[in-house]
Amino acid sequence: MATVEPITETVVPKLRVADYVELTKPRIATMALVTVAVGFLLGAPTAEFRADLLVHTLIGAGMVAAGGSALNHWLERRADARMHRTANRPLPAGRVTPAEVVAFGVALGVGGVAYLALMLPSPAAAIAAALTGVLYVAVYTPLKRMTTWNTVIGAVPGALPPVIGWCAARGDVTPQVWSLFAILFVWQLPHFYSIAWLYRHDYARGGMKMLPVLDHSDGRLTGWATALTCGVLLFVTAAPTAVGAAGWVYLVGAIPFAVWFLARCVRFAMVRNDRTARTVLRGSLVYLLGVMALLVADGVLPRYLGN
Ligand code: HEM
Ligand SMILES: CC(C)=CCC/C(C)=C/CC/C(C)=C/COP(=O)(O)OP(=O)(O)O
Repeated sequence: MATVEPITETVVPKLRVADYVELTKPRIATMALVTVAVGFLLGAPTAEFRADLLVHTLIGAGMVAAGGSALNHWLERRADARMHRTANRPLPAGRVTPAEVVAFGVALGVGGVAYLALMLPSPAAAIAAALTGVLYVAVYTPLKRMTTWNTVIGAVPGALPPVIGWCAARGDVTPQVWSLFAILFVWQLPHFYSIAWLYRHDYARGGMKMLPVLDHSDGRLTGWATALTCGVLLFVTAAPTAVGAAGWVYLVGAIPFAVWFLARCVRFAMVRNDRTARTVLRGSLVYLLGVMALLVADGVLPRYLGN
């Protein structure tokens, strides 16, 4: 009688690329890199535009953004397990180990800063990127569980990417770049307050001190915080023209985007439901892409087209 050989399987741990990609928050990182590129393009002196430096900047800043996000996943693995939106992330779902994520995050973050320092003529962009990463991971992330002000503080690293691009192109910081910083800084408040309202029950479960979790007025405070900060954004949208980083074509194109976005925020403040909140979230992304495109079209293209 023939004996049946027992089937022995060699278990080879599978590197799941999709999980590592998810750890880098690729959509947020891509949008942040758009703002890095716009900062670079606006900051670059015409005569010395260097496409190679732009590519190095995007690689290095992309590594820092990706590493920071991985470390944010690691720091929030327990809270993420309690929230529906994040429970299936690679760490709470057990598809990667905490040690792997720390190694991945530190390697990308440190590697990205080193890459910028080595590949660019000035250390300014590497310093700005290191500051961005540290503020995001070591200041903003722990503050999410401590104070509602976390969003305002988190908006600082979120607004630094155009400064990284500007530093990479010029090697220094000049006043015009702060108009880009200001747009990004203020933009994040309506962008996130609507999201925070959308996921308010989740954030409460995760112990995150977001505005709607502490808002005892049935979301009215969060709604009007969204509309008010978007109202401020309408004025800040004019800053690049006011400081000479862009011209009138930008302004005439950007103000309608800001008014359109504000209308969505006011609608959300008046009628708070998942649909109006998502309209603000989508509106925020359209506003940002529109304004970034206009900055390039008005502030940058004419320089290279010889006008
Ligand atoms: C205080 C700062 C910020 C916070 C707390 C925040 C938080 C979030 C959250 C939780 C989502 C997911 C919404 C969902 O799953 O429905 C989201 C979406 C998004 N955010 Fe932000 N964000 C901030 C700043 C930024 C910045 C600086 C950028 C890039 C410039 C950005 C770009 C995006 C994009 C592109 C999406 C849509 C893609 C996606 O759903 O993953 N955010 N944001
Ligand atoms: C070097 C470089 C370009 C850095 C990029 C910096 C950057 C885009 C920071 C994003 C800011 C931010 C608070 C994002 C998401 O919130 P969250 O992490 O709290 O979202 P979650 O609730 O989904 O975890």
